[in-house]
Amino acid sequence: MTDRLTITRPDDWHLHLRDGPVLQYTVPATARVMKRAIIMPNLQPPVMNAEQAHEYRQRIMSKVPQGLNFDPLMVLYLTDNTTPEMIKEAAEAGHIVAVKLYPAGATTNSASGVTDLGKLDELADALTEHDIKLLVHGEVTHSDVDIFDREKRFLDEILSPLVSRNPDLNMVVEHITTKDAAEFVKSQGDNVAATITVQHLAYNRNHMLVGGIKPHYYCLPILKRNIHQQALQDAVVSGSSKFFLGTDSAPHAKGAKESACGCAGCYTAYAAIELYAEIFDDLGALDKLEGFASHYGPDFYGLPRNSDEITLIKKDWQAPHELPFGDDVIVPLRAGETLRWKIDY
Ligand SMILES: NC(=O)N[C@@H](CC(=O)O)C(=O)O
Ligand SMILES: [Zn+2]
Ligand SMILES: [Zn+2]
Repeated sequence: MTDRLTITRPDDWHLHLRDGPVLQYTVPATARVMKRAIIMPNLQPPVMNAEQAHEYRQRIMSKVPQGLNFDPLMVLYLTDNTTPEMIKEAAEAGHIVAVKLYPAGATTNSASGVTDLGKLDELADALTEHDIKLLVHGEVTHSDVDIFDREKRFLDEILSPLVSRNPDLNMVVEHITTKDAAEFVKSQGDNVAATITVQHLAYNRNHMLVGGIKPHYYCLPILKRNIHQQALQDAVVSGSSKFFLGTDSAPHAKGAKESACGCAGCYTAYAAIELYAEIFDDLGALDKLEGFASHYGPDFYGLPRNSDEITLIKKDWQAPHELPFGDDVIVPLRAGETLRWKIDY
């Protein structure tokens, strides 16, 4: 039985830190373990150009605890007004590695998202030329499409045609939740990859809805039925380099989650690598954790793998019931439960 595991220091390829006073909580939570993180731009207003990304990065850097060597990788939020010139400026500014496509209205703070997805084709050459990745929140948003079908409909109607028209575009299908998405990503070339969250590996919609509705399991894309959870588990157990760690840790204050109209997002950054280690252990695939958490992400982004290591030990500890969040608190995923892996500092 393995009860100690040393791996290359991991990175988080999909993270929401938010902005303002809460950065003092969200930044250290990730920086304690992750060397790099892809910082999602869905602020209000969103991070839309190189200057805004630079300023946001400075605010993040000012909250990195002393002695930690955290490197936030920035992302521009695509809008109907994004131009090839803005992509070029972003690449030249440094620290900006990707642009994020949110179909308008798909998720938290996505109202400024792209309404005409055909516009993407005008940006594709600039993205490839400047080696800026396209990150995709893969859900259609038409009100007549069932929430459980939105990812598959996006793959069929938007993403497949987009990839056919731009076969060399480097893209990450973020936080995939379905067998269909896993198969789509597998069937594409090396230029198409995906991130997978803790919650989509650990849970299916029964966990969220049976025996009482559990708002802290509610995120977008929404948890699907168990065959989809199983397909995501199979994808990571396969050791395919197309699938890598992106927590989508997305903090919302307790009251905004435990509400008649609760926000989407699970908070996992406080124990991200520990939560993944537990799942990989349960799947009998601890030997696949390092590739998923620490190798395939930098390989896809064309960045060096981290040069130092972390050690995880198998040791029970209790997840906090709540964590500070400015004037408010956050309820993390697995609040109050026993977690089975811990970083050995
Ligand atoms: N995943 C979520 O449920 N929420 C994210 C947005 C997102 O990643 O779609 C958030 O910013 O709260
Ligand atoms: Zn998203
Ligand atoms: Zn997200």
